[in-house]
Amino acid sequence: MTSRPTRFFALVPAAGIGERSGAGMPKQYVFIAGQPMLAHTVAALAAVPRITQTLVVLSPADDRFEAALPGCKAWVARAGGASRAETVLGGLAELRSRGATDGDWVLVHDAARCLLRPEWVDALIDACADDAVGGLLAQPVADTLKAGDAQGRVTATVDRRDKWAAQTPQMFRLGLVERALQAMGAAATDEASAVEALGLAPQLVRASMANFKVTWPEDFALAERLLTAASVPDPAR
Ligand SMILES: Nc1ccn([C@@H]2O[C@H](COP(=O)(O)OP(=O)(O)OP(=O)(O)O)[C@@H](O)[C@H]2O)c(=O)n1
Ligand SMILES: C[C@](O)(CO)[C@H](O)COP(=O)(O)O
Repeated sequence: MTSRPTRFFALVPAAGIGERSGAGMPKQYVFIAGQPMLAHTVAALAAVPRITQTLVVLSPADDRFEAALPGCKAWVARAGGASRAETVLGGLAELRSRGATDGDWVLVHDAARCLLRPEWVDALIDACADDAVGGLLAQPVADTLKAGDAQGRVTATVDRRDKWAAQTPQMFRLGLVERALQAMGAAATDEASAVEALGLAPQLVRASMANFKVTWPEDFALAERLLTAASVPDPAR
């Protein structure tokens, strides 16, 4: 019997409302460097040859996608839920309905991390494709870490030596990540925490601070500067 080649699917949860961004609209549709944020995100994933297909998971009420990303080749599912974890679970079910199976890898990547670079995705795949668990892009914490109370007063300085800031993509086999998210529910703020709750240890793969999540109003201008700089041709070439 011949075994099927390993497949890598990207799943982009894009059903959030972007409340913290203050944009007054879902932030994934805010234009940055000439395109909606979501278009940059999908383009970065499409530039990774090992990714078989990308699935974008929208809110059932989304009426912006087709006009914002005309001609987009990604699969689309209006299967988003009230939490990011529910949206990802809806996307996993959609992947199954399109033929994906337990052993396929799924790279879950936030629509809001629009500065993703294909080489970071390749580094993640290289590090995890032979791993029994999977892993995630992350960045060692470089600042001194404080715990604070509701009044904004420091309550403790936290040892940062073993702390990493989790990013996306987060890459796990479909069967494992689905079981993990079903068990943890909406409390899972990322896929890795759900997998950890099963007693497993995902691989941390260092990426870049530039792979930040556009979250606050000021993040749009920073993303604009970085994306614009990245698209300026190198005068030396
Ligand atoms: N119910 C949800 C909530 C979030 N997301 C997605 O998960 C990613 C990370 O979430 P976050 O940055 O928190 O986005 P929002 O939930 O839109 O932002 P906010 O929490 O400020 O409302 C985003 O791409 C967002 O669209 C989703 O698909 N479904
Ligand atoms: C998945 C994530 O981006 C990893 O840092 C993060 O947990 C998403 O959190 P949010 O509160 O949904 O933005």
